[in-house]
Amino acid sequence: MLTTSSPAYLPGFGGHVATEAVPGALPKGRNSPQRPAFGLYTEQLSGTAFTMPRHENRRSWLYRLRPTADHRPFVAYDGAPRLRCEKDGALAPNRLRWDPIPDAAAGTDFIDSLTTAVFNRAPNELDGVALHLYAANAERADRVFFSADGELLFLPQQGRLELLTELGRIDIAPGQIAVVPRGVRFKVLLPEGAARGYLTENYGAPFRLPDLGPIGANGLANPRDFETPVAWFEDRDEPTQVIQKYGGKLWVTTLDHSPLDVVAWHGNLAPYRYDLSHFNTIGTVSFDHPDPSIFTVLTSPSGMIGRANADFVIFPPRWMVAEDTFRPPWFHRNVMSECMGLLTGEYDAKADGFRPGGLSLHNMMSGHGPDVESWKKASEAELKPAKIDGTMAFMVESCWPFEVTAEALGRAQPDYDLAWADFPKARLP
Ligand SMILES: O=C(O)Cc1cc(O)ccc1O
Ligand SMILES: [Fe+2]
Repeated sequence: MLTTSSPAYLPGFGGHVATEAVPGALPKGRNSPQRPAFGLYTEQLSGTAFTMPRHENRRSWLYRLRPTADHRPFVAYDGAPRLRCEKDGALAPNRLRWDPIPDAAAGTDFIDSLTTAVFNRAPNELDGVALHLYAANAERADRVFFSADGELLFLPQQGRLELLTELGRIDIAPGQIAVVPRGVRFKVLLPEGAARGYLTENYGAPFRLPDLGPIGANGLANPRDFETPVAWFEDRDEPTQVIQKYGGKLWVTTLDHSPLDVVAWHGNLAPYRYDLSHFNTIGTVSFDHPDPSIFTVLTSPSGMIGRANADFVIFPPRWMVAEDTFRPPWFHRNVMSECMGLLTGEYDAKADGFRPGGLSLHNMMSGHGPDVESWKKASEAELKPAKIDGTMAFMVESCWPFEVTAEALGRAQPDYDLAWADFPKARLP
């Protein structure tokens, strides 16, 4: 399936947008006129409670060919066999690492390829986060997907994605991310025929930019580098499956038309994309390895200030100049739980075994840090300025320890603990 032109975007994070794909479709001066233009149907899509403080309030007004409300009951969907959000057993305190998921059988679309690795809390608690992987090789023009459980953060690792969403089209390649709000319907196209990557599902407060404190008014991910698509719609009266994730399970209903029929919209709840190469990476210019919170792209706060439901953190190319310092991540035990993926290249704390497309988990209070080889290399290195290049790792750090699906537990590398075996004992004088 092909779309004809490249998508257009508006710059800025969380701004109020007004956009129409057909001139005259947006009402002027009010949200809900008695008779919207062209007989369009008005719908408010709320991403936060009506009464949230203004700076956290997110909602958009949609003007569409048919109301979303017109559908028959959803029934259980029996595809996507590896998508799970239920506890499979006890939460073991072990560190875990995974190779990339295997290729899917031919004809597997994005939805059916979704493979849950880790998750915490539960969608119905409106808190927590899950990490899924995808490895898709087929497009389904007759299907749309949405998650009522959470906001979706796409991290392509191989192959471009074109997301045809209710609010516009988003193109992303490896190195770019996209966020689709809870409830927003979309189709996934694979312009290169196949794609792999990570999908983070945030059940909690919508992602926002972190506060910058003493860093000042600029830095890290700058708001102007985020892009929101302009209105786009398809007028397609063909049977279309709507598959939703709701309460951790998948449900399906069939419409006689595509629900990607929003002709115009305005508001501040919308999908967006961001190119990670725009991240203004900040680090020490004196000594010591700073906490990785300086690499936070987006954060979903929990109810406790400073303790995130989910921080989305990246480890981009950067110069290392610290003097008299062990430059890679230190050994540490963290009250927060860390799930990491690798988009490309190598990660400076792991010489071996952490592959692009792989995943690792260091839950609350697990001792971790550089493996033996990385430790040895960094301890002996001559401390000239050095560029860490050609790499992009990421971390989803959460205050809630992660559960692991039975499927993922069965696929974990059997010997990850050996990454930290055989450190020489310190010798006292
Ligand atoms: O464990 C990891 O590799 C992630 C990480 C990186 C870093 O630079 C400091 C702390 C941390 O948890
Ligand atoms: Fe860590």
